[in-house]
Amino acid sequence: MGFDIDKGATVKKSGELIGTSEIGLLATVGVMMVKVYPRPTVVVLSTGDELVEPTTQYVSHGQIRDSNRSMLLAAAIQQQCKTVDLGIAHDNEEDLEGILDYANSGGIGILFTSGGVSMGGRDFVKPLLAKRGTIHFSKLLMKPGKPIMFAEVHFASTRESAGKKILAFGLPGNPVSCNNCLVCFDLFVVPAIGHLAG
Ligand SMILES: Nc1nc2c(c(=O)[nH]1)N[C@H]1C(S)=C(S)[C@@H](COP(=O)(O)OP(=O)(O)OC[C@H]3O[C@@H](n4cnc5c(N)ncnc54)[C@H](O)[C@@H]3O)O[C@H]1N2
Ligand code: MOO
Repeated sequence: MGFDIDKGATVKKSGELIGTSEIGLLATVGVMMVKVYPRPTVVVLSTGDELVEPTTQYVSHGQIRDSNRSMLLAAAIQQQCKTVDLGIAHDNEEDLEGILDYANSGGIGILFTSGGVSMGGRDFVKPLLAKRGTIHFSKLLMKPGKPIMFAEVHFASTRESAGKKILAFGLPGNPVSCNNCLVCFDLFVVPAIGHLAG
């Protein structure tokens, strides 16, 4: 008869992800209840009047299939996050304000937007996040991906939401930069998810 684990050995440390084999390991040592952080909820939103759903068969002149959203949702799922697909917002302030209000009510941890963060007259993401929160950085010395921005949006309006905050990452719309923003995703977003996930 051998043994699986030394007496007094640490089987799991705080901060480690509990997956299938970890659940088996914990059961082996008779631990059926552990305190865990909930998986962060990530909301993904594309912005742009020119965007249509990727399922659109015939794309008219001036339209483009939304490719960033699927990519960002997949990246968030890979990081074990719960995801909410908020679709496509038009380039107007009311649509975006509505999304932030929804995020406020929905227990959301991280908001990703793509597009609308540059210098165009209808790039509303940055001014809106500035109005509703604190911008920690916008524009980085990197290319592509330069217009990326990060803000914290605080909610102090109601008793339930007081003190709550959402981490908001505004990624450039250009699919090439958004793709390269998967590098930004690894650099900036994965640590933020790790922080929220304990
Ligand atoms: N005056 C300046 N103008 C621009 C600058 C600058 O520093 N000064 N930076 C440029 C850079 S770099 C980039 S990148 C773009 C980023 O602009 P936005 O984030 O506002 O992106 P949009 O204008 O909304 O879109 C750019 C491009 O990408 C297409 N797009 C947008 N969303 C999607 C999506 N979900 N799926 C597929 N394609 C998407 C959109 O149709 C545009 O073609 O700003 C420069 N300008
Ligand atoms: O730097 Mo932009 O992010 O070229 O596409």
